[in-house]
Amino acid sequence: MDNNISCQMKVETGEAGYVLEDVPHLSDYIPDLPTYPNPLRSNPAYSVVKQYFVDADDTVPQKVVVHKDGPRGIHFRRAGPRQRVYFTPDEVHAAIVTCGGLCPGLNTVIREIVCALYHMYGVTKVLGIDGGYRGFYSKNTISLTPKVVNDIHKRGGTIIGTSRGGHDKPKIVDSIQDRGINQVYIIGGDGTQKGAAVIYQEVRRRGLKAIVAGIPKTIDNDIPVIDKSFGFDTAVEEAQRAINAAHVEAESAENGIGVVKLMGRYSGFIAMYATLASRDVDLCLIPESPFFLEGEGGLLEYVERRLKDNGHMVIVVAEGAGQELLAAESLNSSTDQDASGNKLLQDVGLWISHKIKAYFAHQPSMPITLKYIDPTYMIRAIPSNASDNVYCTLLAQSCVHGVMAGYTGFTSGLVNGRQTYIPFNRITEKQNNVVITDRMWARLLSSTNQPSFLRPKEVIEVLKQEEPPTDGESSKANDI
Ligand SMILES: Nc1ncnc2c1ncn2[C@@H]1O[C@H](COP(=O)(O)OP(=O)(O)OP(=O)(O)O)[C@@H](O)[C@H]1O
Ligand SMILES: O=P(O)(O)OC[C@H]1O[C@](O)(CO)[C@@H](O)[C@@H]1O
Ligand SMILES: [Mg+2]
Repeated sequence: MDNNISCQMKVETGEAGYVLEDVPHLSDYIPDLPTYPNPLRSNPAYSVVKQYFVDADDTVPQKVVVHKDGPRGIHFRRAGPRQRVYFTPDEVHAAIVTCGGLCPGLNTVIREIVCALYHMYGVTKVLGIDGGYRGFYSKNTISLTPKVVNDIHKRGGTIIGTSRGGHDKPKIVDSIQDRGINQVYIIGGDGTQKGAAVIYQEVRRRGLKAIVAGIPKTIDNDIPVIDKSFGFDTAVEEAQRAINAAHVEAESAENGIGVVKLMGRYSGFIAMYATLASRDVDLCLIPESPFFLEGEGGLLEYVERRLKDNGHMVIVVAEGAGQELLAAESLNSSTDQDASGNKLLQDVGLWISHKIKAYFAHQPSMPITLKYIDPTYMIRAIPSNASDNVYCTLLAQSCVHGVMAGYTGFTSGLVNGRQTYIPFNRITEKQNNVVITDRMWARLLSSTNQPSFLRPKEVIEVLKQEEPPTDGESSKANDI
């Protein structure tokens, strides 16, 4: 294992193919740290809970469906409070930062980190870093108390602001060191977690007693290993309103077509789940599944057939779908990037709408009415729903317990319904995508009745690329 990875993950093996991909701990690089009894012991709410503390040997399997004789496989450390903690309440100086795009539930996570620190561990110094990573060195901080955060879970967005770009490792770690921050809670997506891993490594290199912990946030659900990301259900639910509107508009017109564009840069989970939930959608397009427009078996032919059969249709398209087709047509095939280096996408919803209109313009006997609805930001700028609120609470509390127990360099995440601590490199090494050879996509195809648009040669290629995973790597959202 290279040095970089070995300080990010500790691998332990056991009988029958058991593997623990463990997270680092402060004691790995600072010897003889004092420990203290967990103050939750005397917390009236928890003192009667049997086995409240997590056993040091408890781990959670990454894969729950196993063959009778298969190896036990990869496990992660179970999250939760430990008997002993590595900080006294007075000693803690915590900071919370949110980075990347918005996602429902960000404020709930902030609220619950603050409240867990205050009410469970007696910590009173919690800072909000204003406006993402660059806020560490270029902006003011916000003091966060239970009073300040009391109502914030009812609001969308993040009260401490967010941004893309601005990840300047030396400046960020200098700021952590200069301010005496010793617990850093970093909430964000794949880019943010990569940034957190880099900060953790620098903190460790400098030998600081400062924890760096991540909480995964991604509306696209593109972070691997975890069951799903917070805010995803809320976004899928909100997307229903746009799909309903598209359906009502389409149904009410002669040859009505409703096109809805949803988020999903490289991963089409929102589009897939919103389509499955709605049942009104006739065609769902995602980045992972290529399609073509013209000719036999193409998208335009399917639209025509669907209109002839049903009189109307609804199309849901993820923003990253068909980008290669748009790029092939565009003169300035976009190499534009946002401040974090993410490629800026062209508007596939608008493009498809134009293409469909142009196709039917040549068929006067078949006039169409097409409405294009782009609810992109509306599905992520709202507060989280009830179940996401509970999920955010558990994530935040689990993260605080791990941090107080001295674990560092980890992301707090739900694996098979259990809270765990996952090493950064497992979260950042790859992206979670819809696997179009898994059952979930097949369910979608059979629900919409759309063609797969894959030509026989492409089917062979896809099957070759997507050999069934043998190591529990398949996305939970695909593999149900
Ligand atoms: N490889 C990297 N190393 C260090 N920092 C990074 C890296 N990638 C991204 N970052 C930083 O992480 C922050 C967030 O990244 P990004 O804008 O890609 O959003 P994200 O966390 O992936 O969230 P989302 O994609 O869900 O909106 C930015 O401040 C960016 O500079
Ligand atoms: O316009 P912004 O804020 O960069 O965010 C847009 C992007 O953020 C995401 O929601 C998450 O990466 C993508 O789906 C989308 O492309
Ligand atoms: Mg991202």
